Amino acid sequence: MLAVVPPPVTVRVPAKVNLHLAVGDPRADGYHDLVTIFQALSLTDEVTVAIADDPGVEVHGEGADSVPTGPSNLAWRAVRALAQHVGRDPDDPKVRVVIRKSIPVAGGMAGGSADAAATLVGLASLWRLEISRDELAGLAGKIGADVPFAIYGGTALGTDRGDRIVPVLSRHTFHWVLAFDRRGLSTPEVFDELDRLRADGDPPRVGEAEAVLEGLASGDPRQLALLLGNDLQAAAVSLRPNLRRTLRAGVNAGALAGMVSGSGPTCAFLCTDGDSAVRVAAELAGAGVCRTVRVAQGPVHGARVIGTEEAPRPTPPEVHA
Ligand SMILES: C[C@@](CO)(OP(=O)(O)O)[C@H](O)COP(=O)(O)OP(=O)(O)OC[C@H]1O[C@@H](n2ccc(N)nc2=O)[C@H](O)[C@@H]1O
Ligand SMILES: Nc1ncnc2c1ncn2[C@@H]1O[C@H](COP(=O)(O)OP(=O)(O)O)[C@@H](O)[C@H]1O
Repeated sequence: MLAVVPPPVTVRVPAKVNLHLAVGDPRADGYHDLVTIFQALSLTDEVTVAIADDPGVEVHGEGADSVPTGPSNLAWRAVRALAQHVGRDPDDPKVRVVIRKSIPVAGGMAGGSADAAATLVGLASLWRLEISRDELAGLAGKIGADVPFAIYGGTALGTDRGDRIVPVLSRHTFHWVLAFDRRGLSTPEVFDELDRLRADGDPPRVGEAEAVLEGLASGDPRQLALLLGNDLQAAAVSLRPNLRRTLRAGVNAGALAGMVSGSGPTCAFLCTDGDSAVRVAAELAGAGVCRTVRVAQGPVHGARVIGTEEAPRPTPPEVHA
């Protein structure tokens, strides 16, 4: 009898921005305690998982040249982790992963984490596993601190290493412009730089997350804009001083506020509405302060199966600087 091979599964997964990122002192395990509010944005990667005799990872699209395709690829780490979890052979999982990237690599938007989350969700479908999102998120946290959020998406409060997720109800849509820098920044280097800045002085710290949650609930981007904050911004700007110019250019172009996304170097600008975001994006692209500009909105849902065959993909709007 012929065995039926299940068709490939494609998952779409969002980038994130941290609306609020409070960083505590370094811990003994090398991590920092965080209090963060994530929002998933309509800038997405797509990951297809398929049963294959030639296992491995292929990466296409935005920044593909700088993404490892060996065992350190976060998507491949997800394959191994889930295989182990469900009693399959992690050294011979017979799976091929194809990643189509739109999220900038090492951009502070959790693109690699998103690919790992998408791989977990895709494999759960491909292998027909009875596994809950919460169980997948538990596994996700072992791959990286940002991976669990990409499973849930939406807007969420993250604590501990950022991997303990509590969804936040957010009925309003916010409009963003994203400025990609020419090169990525290493997350551990940015955390180290913050520790160094704090040892030398007292860079300002963000306020309480509660105020940001209230701003979100109001649905008023003007109110939310006043409350955005990121403790890692000073460290990212210290390592990449040109980000000061980018942040200024976005606000001069009409954004309500600009901030570094997570560990950077992507800058995220909150705008009044969709039309304003398109205008800000065009002006920012013309200012020549960054490599690429995109518009996005949030919140959007987390990693989700969009097809069990090759699915057509909409191209997100892009403005080249
Ligand atoms: C800063 C944030 C904010 O959401 O994201 P990015 O902006 O990089 O996307 C995250 O905390 C990044 O999460 P993620 O990129 O998954 O981190 P991991 O791979 O788990 O850790 C990479 C390294 O970052 C540092 N790290 C990460 C998370 C954390 N709470 N404290 C840390 O000090 C540690 O040096 C760790 O070894
Ligand atoms: N699937 C992947 N996509 C992007 N980067 C990956 C992936 N797998 C491993 N990496 C590595 O992880 C690093 C951080 O990637 P990424 O998640 O894009 O950035 P950030 O942590 O700033 O959000 C990259 O420098 C890259 O070497």
